[in-house]
Amino acid sequence: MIAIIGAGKMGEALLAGLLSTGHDPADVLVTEPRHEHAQELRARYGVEVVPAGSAAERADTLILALKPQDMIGLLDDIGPKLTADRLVVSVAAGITTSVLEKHLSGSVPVVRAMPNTPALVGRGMTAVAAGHYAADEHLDRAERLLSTVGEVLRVPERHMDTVTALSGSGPAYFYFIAETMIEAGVLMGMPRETAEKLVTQTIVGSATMLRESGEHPVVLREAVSSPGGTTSAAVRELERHGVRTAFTDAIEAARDRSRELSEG
Ligand SMILES: NC(=O)C1=CN([C@@H]2O[C@H](COP(=O)(O)OP(=O)(O)OC[C@H]3O[C@@H](n4cnc5c(N)ncnc54)[C@H](OP(=O)(O)O)[C@@H]3O)[C@@H](O)[C@H]2O)C=CC1
Ligand SMILES: O=C(O)[C@@H]1CCC=N1
Repeated sequence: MIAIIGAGKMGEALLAGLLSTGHDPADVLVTEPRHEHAQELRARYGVEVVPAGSAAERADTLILALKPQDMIGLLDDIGPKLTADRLVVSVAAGITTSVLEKHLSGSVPVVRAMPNTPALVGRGMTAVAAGHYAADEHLDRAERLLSTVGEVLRVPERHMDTVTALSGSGPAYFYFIAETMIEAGVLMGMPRETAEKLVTQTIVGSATMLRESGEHPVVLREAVSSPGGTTSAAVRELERHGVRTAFTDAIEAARDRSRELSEG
């Protein structure tokens, strides 16, 4: 039995992903404090919504998808119910396995994971790192579970804050670029629907090419940049406005915020 504790944006994306890839709703418990949302989850997914204490007693794998700020309170509640034969998978940004372990009793195995919302469409990217008591079998179990909603990579825990800044928050950067490009098209008089279609398919096509060609992004960008042409003119403006530095600084800020979240 799997329990998802906290079915907000990420928890629900994982829930939907797991069910759409063949997990039986009867094997999935969900904890969600807001009554209305709990009713929606029952109706939409056919899962049982139970209090956290009951999920902790019944599930062998618990996925904790609460806000980092709510995590310690929850762990203090359910910790005493968890034994070393369970697996706790936390997707919370910043919260280290040692913080999680400190609030659990004994030697409960903990895996820290960082998924992203494309899990909802089976195209997620998740990184996982093992805590002190998690053996390979626990990492395997977490990996099997999360690979139903996309790709999974094992990383040393010291990289998890950078993972969070790159792939955890990453979808938001691409949506931000998409939004900006669409608005630019609209500004130039193009119907919104046309701009949305052009931009969305350009992002999908570019991402597919990046993955399938195995080429470095610079090589792919050069192939778009005809001598004396439009792309070079555009890229010069991006460089002039410091977009590269802005991205690097943004990703560093996300990494730093992730570190801060572990401090409470
Ligand atoms: N969103 C994303 O793209 C990603 C998020 N994450 C991580 O996932 C976690 C959740 O983030 P996100 O989904 O964005 O946030 P949300 O606020 O959407 O989700 C948090 C959910 O937890 C519920 N909740 C609060 N307290 C409890 C409790 N005691 N027991 C059970 N459920 C509780 C909230 O209910 P209510 O609304 O009623 O308070 C809400 O549904 C965070 O730790 C975040 O770092 C990781 C990767 C990507
Ligand atoms: O914004 C956040 O804090 C979470 C973690 C990664 C993506 N969303």
